[in-house]
Amino acid sequence: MSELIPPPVEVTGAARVEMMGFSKRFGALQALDDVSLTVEAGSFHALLGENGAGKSTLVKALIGFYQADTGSVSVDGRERAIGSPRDAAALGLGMIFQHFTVVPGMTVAENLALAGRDLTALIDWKAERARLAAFMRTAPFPLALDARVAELAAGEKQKLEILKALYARRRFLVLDEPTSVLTPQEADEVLGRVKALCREGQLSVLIITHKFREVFGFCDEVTVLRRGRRTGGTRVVDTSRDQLASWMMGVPHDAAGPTGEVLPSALVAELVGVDAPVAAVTPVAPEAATPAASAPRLRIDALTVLGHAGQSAIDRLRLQVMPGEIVGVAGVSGNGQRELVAALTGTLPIAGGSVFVDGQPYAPTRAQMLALGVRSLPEEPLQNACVGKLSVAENLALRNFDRAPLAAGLWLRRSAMRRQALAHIANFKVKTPGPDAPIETLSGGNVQRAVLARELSHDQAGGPRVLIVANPCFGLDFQATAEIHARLRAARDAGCGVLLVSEDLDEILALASRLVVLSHGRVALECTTATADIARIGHAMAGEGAHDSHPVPSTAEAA
Ligand SMILES: Nc1ncnc2c1ncn2[C@@H]1O[C@H](COP(=O)(O)OP(=O)(O)OP(=O)(O)O)[C@@H](O)[C@H]1O
Repeated sequence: MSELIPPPVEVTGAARVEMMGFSKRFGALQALDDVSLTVEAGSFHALLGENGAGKSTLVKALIGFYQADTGSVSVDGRERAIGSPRDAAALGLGMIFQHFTVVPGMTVAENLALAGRDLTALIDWKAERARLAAFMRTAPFPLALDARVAELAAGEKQKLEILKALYARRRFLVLDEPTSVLTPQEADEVLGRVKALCREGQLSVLIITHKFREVFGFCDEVTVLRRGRRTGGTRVVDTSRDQLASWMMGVPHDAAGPTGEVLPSALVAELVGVDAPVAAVTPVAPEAATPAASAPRLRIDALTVLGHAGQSAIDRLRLQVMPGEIVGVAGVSGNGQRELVAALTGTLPIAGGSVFVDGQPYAPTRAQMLALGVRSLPEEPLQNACVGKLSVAENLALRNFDRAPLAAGLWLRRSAMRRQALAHIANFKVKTPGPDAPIETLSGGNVQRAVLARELSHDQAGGPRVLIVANPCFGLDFQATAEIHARLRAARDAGCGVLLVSEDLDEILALASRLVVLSHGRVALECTTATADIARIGHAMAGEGAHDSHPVPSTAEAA
């Protein structure tokens, strides 16, 4: 039972939060093992760790979503029992999730007024408006109180999430990858303002992030978890990327570790931002050698796709991807990217225009995808590419369960399926209790790795010809990101044409040779990544300057 001790009303200002000896077991898995972490009052504290390290389990135990097996919490030096998020809220502790929880059909004022309130209580709107107006005068992000949330840009919605927490008097916030849906400018603005609140002593923050740029740009302290244990922690000014990487991976960066491991070259390259040599390059297809002489792998011609409300979500898009080329599609989430990928992979109808693969008309049926070598990695793979209750092995076999070697006539060969799963798990370092675990029990990053293993493991000579990839590294730690990037480069080097739809601009700049920015279903900007102007891209992502799509010359053509 929790002991609910509401803070006295006069308690304001940043909270000091100390977690001591947190352990949590899920079945046979020790997800947290005696983890302690202190966020000083007014500190901006980063929580790092690879996928499955235990970050979410730790913060959810702190905020009362889970009960830890052991562990205690002190707030401002006094031990407190937190049995539910409501207990945490009463102490001024809150959490902001990756995905928005604001209500789109309501105004900013209504969303703020409802924040942290008992929904059965009546609101005295006159008094509330006065309070809201006073709050907004000193708020870190001014928003129009009467604006409808549905009309706000992603960055403004994220600001509203933070304003809700502040209006509800949170003095300590967990931010779970808060910038994943923002433009670079919005991310810097949001983190900069939150940091200012910390500096002013109003707020303490524990931020889960996979971006070293954010750790070094904004954070005061950092704690690193690995396999459920705390492996390091320090002031950010006293550390380096290499040290954080070695704590995350459990190996020294400049020497072989106890097991003879060293940081993989792909990872080191990712950290310093250069093209990584690919450890295991897939066989090079003959086409890869002469991209300029080839027809486009993928040609999209005046493609129109309607959204769920019947509006045009993709509006006469023209785009082509050459063999051996990665083309990035940048943009803030909700600007047609989802519909573009859905239309190219057959889950939304094409309303107008045409698509060609290697010069042949392409209709996205399962048969044509197989015949023409089109593979795809969807967003939110647990929902869109897995059956959660089925095992890891069964999910890894979803593409080829009906073919040899997994099938013999009408019979499914479970031993072959298991062998395939073990190979994929080892190759893509999927952390799972085993091939028989339901895939829904894996951490988000490990579900992503499993689906990537399935989709990138070619059962076709020469590998996929066209790869349509949507946010392939969303939520993945940097080591997994480096591995996935290396695999995408390997596919490119093998002659594949890769269409990389990503909300992470850094990812596009690292991988693609050309990019288009989608805004309201249209191309707002197109450029080569070598000459990219980040400010212009950010403005285009924010919706400034959308125009009709034009045919995009490929690098190969331009050369
Ligand atoms: N409800 C659950 N049941 C069983 N296992 C779980 C459950 N929740 C988490 N786990 C396991 O606990 C471990 C830690 O998961 P957690 O989600 O805390 O990791 P994380 O560091 O937040 O990872 P990511 O960066 O991928 O989100 C993982 O191995 C995960 O599979």
